Amino acid sequence: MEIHVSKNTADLSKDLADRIVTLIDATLGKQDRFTFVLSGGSTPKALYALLSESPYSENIPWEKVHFFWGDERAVPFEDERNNAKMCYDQLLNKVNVPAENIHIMRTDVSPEESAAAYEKVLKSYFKDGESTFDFVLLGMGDDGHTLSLFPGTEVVHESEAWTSAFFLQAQDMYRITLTAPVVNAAKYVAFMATGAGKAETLKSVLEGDQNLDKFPSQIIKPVNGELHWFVDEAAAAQLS
Ligand SMILES: O=C(O)[C@H](O)[C@@H](O)[C@H](O)[C@H](O)COP(=O)(O)O
Repeated sequence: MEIHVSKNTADLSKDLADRIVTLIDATLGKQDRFTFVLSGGSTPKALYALLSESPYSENIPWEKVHFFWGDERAVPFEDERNNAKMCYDQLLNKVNVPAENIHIMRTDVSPEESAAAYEKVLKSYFKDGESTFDFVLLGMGDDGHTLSLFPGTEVVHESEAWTSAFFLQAQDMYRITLTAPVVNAAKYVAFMATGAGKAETLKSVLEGDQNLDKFPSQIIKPVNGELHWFVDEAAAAQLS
């Protein structure tokens, strides 16, 4: 595992954007597509905005990049809380990604149907025995959740299914999420965490004892892939 500390969100986003371009280049030297899992939440907005602008927008062969989501809030696409909408607003509407490369978690069908349909999409995508995604971007909540793997929820321990849908009482909302096994099969996983509000949790997640029910982010450990944490100085303040 590698921890990259930047001064602030802007520097962190630039560092990560540079690494993403390098990773896309290197990967496309060996294969003809790059699979990229987007994260919701507010932290990645600056990164997405950057990727949508010059020079990044010109240095990425968008027609070869295939987008997926780590999790979704089961609200209509038009709702400001919808993770897919945020990613379209910040990035996907601004670059030339073919529509067929973009795989949202649907919210116009029941959450269970959506999760089942997404698992089918993934299984047909990765049917040739490739590992799963080339790049997975993740966020971490102040409470230690990642994806929609929230503290104390059963889905944290899912070991078979690639996707899951469940009602999240605390937010009075259904969630659709990738599970830990599919993310842990990825080649490169990058967490982004910024701000003083995450410092204590980050210390527990990275340096504390394992407690998956309290800190679900700890379950993310790629089996053969790389794990990177991109954090700002405020979030890293309590790390030893
Ligand atoms: O739908 C979601 O809520 C996200 O995908 C979630 O897992 C997010 O990454 C964290 O909550 C961090 O969110 P912030 O970046 O807003 O702190």
